Amino acid sequence: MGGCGSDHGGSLDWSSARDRARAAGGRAAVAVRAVPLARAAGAVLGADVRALTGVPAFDAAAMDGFAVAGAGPWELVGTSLAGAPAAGAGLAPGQAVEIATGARVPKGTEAVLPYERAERRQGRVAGPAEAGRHVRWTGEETAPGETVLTRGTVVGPAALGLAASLGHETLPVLAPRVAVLVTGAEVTTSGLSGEGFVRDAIGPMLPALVEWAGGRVDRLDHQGDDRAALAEAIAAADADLLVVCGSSSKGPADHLRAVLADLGAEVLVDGVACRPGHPQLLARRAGTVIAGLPGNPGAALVAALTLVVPLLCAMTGRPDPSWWPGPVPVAGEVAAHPRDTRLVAVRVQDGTAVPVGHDRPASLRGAALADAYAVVPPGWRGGGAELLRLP
Ligand SMILES: Nc1nc2c(c(=O)[nH]1)N[C@H]1C(S)=C(S)[C@@H](COP(=O)(O)OP(=O)(O)OC[C@H]3O[C@@H](n4cnc5c(N)ncnc54)[C@H](O)[C@@H]3O)O[C@H]1N2
Ligand code: MOO
Repeated sequence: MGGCGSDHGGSLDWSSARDRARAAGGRAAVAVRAVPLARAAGAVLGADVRALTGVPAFDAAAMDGFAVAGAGPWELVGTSLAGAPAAGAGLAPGQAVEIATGARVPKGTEAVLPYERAERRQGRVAGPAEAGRHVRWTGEETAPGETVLTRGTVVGPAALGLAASLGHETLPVLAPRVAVLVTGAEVTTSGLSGEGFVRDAIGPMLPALVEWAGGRVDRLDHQGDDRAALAEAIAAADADLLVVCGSSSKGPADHLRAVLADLGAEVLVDGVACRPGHPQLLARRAGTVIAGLPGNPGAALVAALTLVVPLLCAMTGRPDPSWWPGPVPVAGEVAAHPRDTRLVAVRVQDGTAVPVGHDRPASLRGAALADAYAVVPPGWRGGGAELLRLP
């Protein structure tokens, strides 16, 4: 996608920046941690998962009908319901109990005869029971201790249900620990923007984006534009990734680059030749990767998709969820930039990417309407473009 791998004007081209983010992710040492099932969706398994119990865990009826022993017709000696204690001491040959699906079958049961095939008359039941049928026998699906999910699997809804049915309360996942620091003296966290104050639009957006890429935002803080406070927060970061929002540019209150230099951070990406989002950066310090996102919310989203999503995916080896099979034809008048890769918010209709507009750097309106960004490299002459899927 786009770019020639060369720097210009201090910025790295868009594709090379993403390659560096992936390389940084691949070098990170993310620890495996146990998280409750409710927090594990979308994370990558950091270890194999074994069955803590067999499935089924007890011999149970697979059909509503009669549990029978020996040859019929059978004498009815009781009823067995799911969730109730087993009926009686067990079945002797020639005996049966009426039984519900999921109820424990009594000891001695050889088959379940479904209602549809049974004839009941005067305390007795008859019908063509087949030995072993319509009973879920203990451990026949999964044996205790069997490996059912392997390391590297992305945990989906079925895996969560499976883990619960096998007795797990937590799952061992590789979910990078992400801290978010939203900076800006003008940024507020409630109420209306106005009179020089602006409501934080990045803090509410990032946790869902991070989860989509397999990470977890463990803390989200806000602070003003104080250089010492920024340095303190970065120095104290205890995370696989710290995302600093704002302070990425050259203004009198933009201290991020200076602070990273003071702290001896290794800068991996210092600006990206893309629009929006060019002031973004990536650095590393003491086991924490630091991503700097521009304060303009639309630019922050583009920057997060450019660097943070590939970085997080590479940290756990999972596929990038923003990948879109392409290229896709782009409708309308989209002009390429001479040097920068443009990210244009589009909806995909009948296989064509249609720009939605409203995608200025300070706005999230276009992105909220869009399915994807069209990646328009410098010098693009129309036709097809790669797409970057939006969550
Ligand atoms: N001389 C130059 N000035 C600027 C350049 C440049 O290249 N040379 N780049 C512009 C671009 S592009 C961007 S993007 C911004 C990036 O600025 P910062 O990352 O330093 O961010 P701030 O200056 O703090 O804020 C920019 C803008 O966004 C608003 N903002 C900040 N945080 C939030 C938030 N959490 N939610 C909503 N809005 C936020 C802030 O009020 C500003 O309006 O620099 C340009 N300048
Ligand atoms: O590139 Mo800024 O990051 O466009 O608004």
